Amino acid sequence: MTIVIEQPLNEVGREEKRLVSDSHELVLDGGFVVPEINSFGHTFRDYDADSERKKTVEEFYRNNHIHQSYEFVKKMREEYGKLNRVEMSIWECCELLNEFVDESDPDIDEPQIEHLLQTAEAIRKDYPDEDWLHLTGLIHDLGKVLLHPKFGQLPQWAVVGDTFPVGCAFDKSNVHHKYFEENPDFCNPKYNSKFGVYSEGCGLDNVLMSWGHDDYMYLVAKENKTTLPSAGLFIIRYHSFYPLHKHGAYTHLMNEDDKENLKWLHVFNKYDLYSKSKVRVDVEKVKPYYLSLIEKYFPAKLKW
Ligand SMILES: O[C@H]1[C@H](O)[C@@H](O)[C@H](O)[C@@H](O)[C@H]1O
Ligand SMILES: [Fe+2]
Ligand SMILES: [Fe+2]
Repeated sequence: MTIVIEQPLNEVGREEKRLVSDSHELVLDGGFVVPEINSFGHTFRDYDADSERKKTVEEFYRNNHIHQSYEFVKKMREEYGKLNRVEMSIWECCELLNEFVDESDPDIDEPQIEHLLQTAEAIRKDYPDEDWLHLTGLIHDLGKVLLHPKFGQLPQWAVVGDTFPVGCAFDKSNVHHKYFEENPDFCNPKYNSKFGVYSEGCGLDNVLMSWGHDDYMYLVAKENKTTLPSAGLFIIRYHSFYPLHKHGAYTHLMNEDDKENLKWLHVFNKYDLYSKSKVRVDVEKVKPYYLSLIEKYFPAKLKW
């Protein structure tokens, strides 16, 4: 039996009908199904579950939290902000992601191109008219090409995983928080207070985030003059910032624009997280649609 639950208008003013079926799956009105468990039989983002991914993921966060310091992030942003490594189209770049598996992720061990298409296709089902959001889904993790030799072959800890501000105290809601104790900034009074080098409401644009695929892809999209709306750029830049969008930490650094854009990030996150599965998308079938979106919002070749 399926029960229809009428929901009030959600944050972005869209009526959402939820269907709760016997299998305890949540079905949004466009047909995307939010599963209760991941491919490994656990709830999503369970970093303590005894799964085959647990050790790899924890070791990943140990390295990530030790090495992502204020100095490191500044250096990487300057270096990669030059965008002088490669010229390539968005689609070519998607194909490069075929070889990589994300070591920070407890929910998926499929090649990353699958995840890009799974996310985009899930959004497309529920938001058929928001083509910018489909494309945002497709490219949100494209910055993971930093793992590729052509892009500097950075270690996983400098590319994937949740992100967090550097230059102020590391919030307790960060996963595996204890590993920050070995970060050089942890005991530095310049960087370890609530505000650190920032001030109340300064805006996320003025906050240095741990270096990785989010900020890199944001820089690439912006500098190559994408016509995506600001909510799309915000999603790309902060989708891994779980301490903020899941736990509400660091909100004292946000300004009014950030608060507006956060609404769309909440919508997006559902599809980014819960579309992770072993079900593969037929790449050749959906490729023409995504090529048309890329052409609409990006130049043919981008500087990376
Ligand atoms: O492990 C995942 C993965 O690296 C995602 O791409 C990132 O956006 C998430 O925040 C993280 O938890
Ligand atoms: Fe990501
Ligand atoms: Fe993702």
